[in-house]
Amino acid sequence: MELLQRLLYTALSAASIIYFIVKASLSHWKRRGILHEKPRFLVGNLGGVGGKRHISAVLEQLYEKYKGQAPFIGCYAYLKPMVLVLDLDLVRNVLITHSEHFKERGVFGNAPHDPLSANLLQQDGADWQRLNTVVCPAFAQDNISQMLPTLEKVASTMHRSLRQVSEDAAVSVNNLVDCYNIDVISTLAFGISGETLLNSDTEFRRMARSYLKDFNMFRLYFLMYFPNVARLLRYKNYEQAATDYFLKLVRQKLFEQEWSRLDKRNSFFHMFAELKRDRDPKRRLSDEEIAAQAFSFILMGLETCNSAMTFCLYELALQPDLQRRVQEEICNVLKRNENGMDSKNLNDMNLLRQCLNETLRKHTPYSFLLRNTNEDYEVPNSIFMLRPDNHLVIPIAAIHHDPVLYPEPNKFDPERFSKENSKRRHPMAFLPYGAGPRYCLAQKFAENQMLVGLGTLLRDYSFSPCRETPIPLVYDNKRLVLTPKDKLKLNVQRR
Ligand code: HEM
Repeated sequence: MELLQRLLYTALSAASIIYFIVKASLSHWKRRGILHEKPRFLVGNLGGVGGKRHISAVLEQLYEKYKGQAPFIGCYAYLKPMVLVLDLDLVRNVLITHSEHFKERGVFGNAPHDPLSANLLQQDGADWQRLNTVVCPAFAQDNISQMLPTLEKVASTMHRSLRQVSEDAAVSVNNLVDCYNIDVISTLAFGISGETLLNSDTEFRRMARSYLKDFNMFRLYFLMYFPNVARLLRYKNYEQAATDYFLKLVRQKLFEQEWSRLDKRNSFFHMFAELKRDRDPKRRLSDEEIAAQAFSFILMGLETCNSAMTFCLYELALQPDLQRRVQEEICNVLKRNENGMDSKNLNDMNLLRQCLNETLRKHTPYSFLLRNTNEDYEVPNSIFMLRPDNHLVIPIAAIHHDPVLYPEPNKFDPERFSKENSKRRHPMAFLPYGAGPRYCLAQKFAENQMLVGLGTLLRDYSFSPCRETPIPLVYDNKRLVLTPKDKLKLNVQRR
């Protein structure tokens, strides 16, 4: 009986302590006198995320409720106080003008025990600075132009794979573009010829997809609150089998030293491999670092390009007249200049590019950007001060759906991205790739990859809705990158 009583007291005391810690954490913004959204016990303002709601919907609701009232508000990611930036001038200050105050992103990485996390996204401070200086030149326009013939080759394999589909058949578009993007990555980032378009169940694809994990509240809590414990416990973001596979692949390729016989600008892999031999030890990359840079194409470039290409084809399928105009433009450009998908031709495909931008606006793959403050920052024209280690969220998908910036935001209207209309908007009104020193360094490459893929498909095929096409679209709330909930099927017809 006494034992039971003691157990009861202990449980009650533990529950009270937890209750007061949670209450104290969730009163952070109230204590600082900052406008904030009232949090719910334990979940803060993220209730339902990963289940009933997508994170982008939650951020959009907060943005719409508070925009115009203050340059930023306080909110809570579970118990963690976060700063939600609402004002576009403040967005510009954080990302560009005063970016020296906001150098870090604070995404968990554990390079010593999880080598694939030694990528730019998961690095901060001096490690990021060094990697950025070394890796950035690989993404220069000149190098990307040299890779266009390879992109065109992979795209023509995708084109051929559709020929086997019977006339008027429904095709899972997300599966098709996933195979294309996987083959682009294996060829250009890992230096091996991709075969996923010929045999969809390749080991490379299986390993690449194994990093995708469903939204897990407890994992997020753990990494947000105890990053040092996670490091001490050797926590890994990526499955050991995938790490072993990619490391082995990269080491094997480096060993074969194929790259030394090829023009170094033929692929990203060859450019990264060159850095293994750099005379300057600060610039020299280890095998693990090379594997991590190649892996960042999977981490950052696979789901994003899949999302944008899939939703672009979906929107065009729903607007046959617009699709016809895009197809005519592609054919006219390719007829005028018979150099295939070279830089000039891609540049001339204005309407296709506008459709891609409108897709990135309407279905923004990453709905927010993250920054941490490294020192006190006085918010211009206000009495507010941001403190070191404040976590900032910039809700780009919400900005992309702001009806003041984009009237009728749910309408797919590529005219919004004509040169004249783009110039009229605030420069921070369109940020699918971020901005400032931590922006997506692969933006130009990703655009080319998607334009070549879409251009090759639309030149000869037309897409239209079928019985299984979801109208309206349903997103998968478990995924961080905006993705359709199920297979997105469309009818495909040869033109
Ligand atoms: C539709 C395609 C893509 C979209 C929408 C996209 C979007 C983004 C966004 C929003 C960020 C964060 C930017 C910021 O915080 O300001 C980012 C960073 C990054 N992206 Fe992309 N991305 C795409 C394709 C790619 C591809 C193909 C790669 C291939 C390497 C890539 C590599 C990276 C890397 C390494 C970073 C981290 C940069 C740093 O912190 O220095 N992305 N991307």
